[in-house]
Amino acid sequence: MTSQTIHIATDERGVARLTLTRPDKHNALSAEMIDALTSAVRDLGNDKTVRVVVLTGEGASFCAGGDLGWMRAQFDATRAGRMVEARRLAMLFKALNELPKPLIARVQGNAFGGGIGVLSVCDMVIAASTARFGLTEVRLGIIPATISPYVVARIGEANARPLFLSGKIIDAWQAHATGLLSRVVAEEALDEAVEAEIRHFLSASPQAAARAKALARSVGRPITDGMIDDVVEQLADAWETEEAREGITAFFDKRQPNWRQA
Ligand SMILES: C/C(=C\C(=O)SCCNC(=O)CCNC(=O)[C@H](O)C(C)(C)COP(=O)(O)OP(=O)(O)OC[C@H]1O[C@@H](n2cnc3c(N)ncnc32)[C@H](O)[C@@H]1OP(=O)(O)O)CC(=O)O
Repeated sequence: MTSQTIHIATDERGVARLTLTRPDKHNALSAEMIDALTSAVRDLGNDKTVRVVVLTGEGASFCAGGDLGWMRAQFDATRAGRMVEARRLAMLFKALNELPKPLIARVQGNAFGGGIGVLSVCDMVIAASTARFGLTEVRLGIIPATISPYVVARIGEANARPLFLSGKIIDAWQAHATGLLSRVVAEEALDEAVEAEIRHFLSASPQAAARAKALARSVGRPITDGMIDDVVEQLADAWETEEAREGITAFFDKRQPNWRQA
């Protein structure tokens, strides 16, 4: 399946490569991309010939998070409208999290905001040593909301708090230390490292792997529908503040936000 924002190619072993294809926008998650990705992930989950899914981004970044143009366009929408858009994101992370197959992320360049949400629901994250990571939402006047249950489940509260509250950008080794990344390799060794992990996953029984994955995500810190409803509301609330308007406007104006005037 191919859309303008994603590309999927499946090989004879049943390895599906799902590529984000908005390189000119650093693969930011537009509404169109979110919907295409959510529906592709559901289809791959139902396709018995698919054994492993590899997620990657075309160009200089893995994924620059939520599309800020799409977010800016919601400033004058109603709260109900923003809730619909926030839920779109939440449904993407839910679908990725519940994909009943091994999901490997191949990460180059930047993974910011929603891009870290995507990584947090992968079973294995292999990143180039040159990659950079940031939960930059608070620098834009919004919050890491729909991604928060998955990020905290993955890296723990102690690692999440400073990143959530500062939006600071960290390198691949720092991200590895939090538990976000499974492996860090030289950029030129990325494909070889992904291939090695694919072979490990292919040696597992598909039904057993699906059951094991369901166990891994439900034991310890289950993510409930109520939790998802709550984070959707929280994103919609943060999205309508003057600070969000200032932060996102400042991004496009290529200047620092002025929080005092917001
Ligand atoms: C999921 C939730 C929230 C979020 O995810 S909020 C978004 C968080 N993401 C960011 O803060 C990243 C913003 N982008 C950047 O910091 C930089 O663009 C970059 C990725 C570091 C790349 O920098 P570089 O200088 O190489 O390139 P440009 O800045 O000139 O960008 C080129 C081009 O791409 C556009 N773009 C980049 N990121 C986004 C984006 N996130 N949304 C929309 N567009 C983006 C940029 O505007 C440029 O476009 P031009 O038309 O070429 O000017 C919510 C939750 O957690 O619930």
